[in-house]
Amino acid sequence: MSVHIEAKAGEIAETVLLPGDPLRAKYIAETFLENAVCYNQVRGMLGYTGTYKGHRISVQGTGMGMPSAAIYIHELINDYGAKTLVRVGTCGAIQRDVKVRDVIIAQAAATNSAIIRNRFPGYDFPQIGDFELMMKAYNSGLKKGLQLRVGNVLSSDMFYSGDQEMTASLGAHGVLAIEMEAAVLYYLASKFGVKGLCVLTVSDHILTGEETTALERQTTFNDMIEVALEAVTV
Ligand SMILES: O=P(O)(O)O[C@H]1O[C@H](CO)[C@@H](O)[C@H]1O
Ligand SMILES: O=c1cc[nH]c(=O)[nH]1
Repeated sequence: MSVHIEAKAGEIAETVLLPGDPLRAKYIAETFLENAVCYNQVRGMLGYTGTYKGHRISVQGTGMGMPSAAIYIHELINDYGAKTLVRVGTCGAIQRDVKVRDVIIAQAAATNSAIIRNRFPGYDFPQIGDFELMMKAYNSGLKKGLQLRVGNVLSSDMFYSGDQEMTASLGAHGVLAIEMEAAVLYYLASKFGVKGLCVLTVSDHILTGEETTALERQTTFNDMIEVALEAVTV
């Protein structure tokens, strides 16, 4: 048992998928995992362990934003021995040629968060995904016939930043989309020497205003989930 997770020792797998939304965790467990058992209900931040193609996998909601995600990622690694953590999240696109429902692999994550800046004052620490996991995710997407996008995303502390100038500037520098957790996953994976990757589905388009419904966000991002599951099991 850790401060925010009530699982007993051994109830969480070494490989954990990390959706922000706890109901996406429930959906993934019920749809993709065999014999899934719920190990956490503390704060409604649902966590499950089951098997996918014979491999033991957990899926743990992390909430929204880096402070919340950092709590779950820290405890999964330090209290439960997680070694491979893959975020399966949603994001808003900031490139015209990135479409709603596209799947993005976050090769790296820029951030406006102070969490990492405060650790290395005066330095820019690059938050990057694990290369081997990224390769496996990319190849599994190719096999499925998906046109995956791979590139930089912004992990923002603010969902409603309203800063159109900064969004345009990030877009002009090739950033594909904005979300709120990848950077801290990559930072903590580096800090604790484990593997981290973030796979995202574009849930809305920040430039055009196109969006998906909450129910779609919760349930229909199967391509992303399969890409993540294949990446951790091949
Ligand atoms: O759908 P999830 O995984 O929560 O990810 C995105 O959605 C939330 C904002 O609506 C933030 O957590 C953001 O990163
Ligand atoms: O963080 C997020 C997630 C989805 N869409 C956005 O615009 N931002």
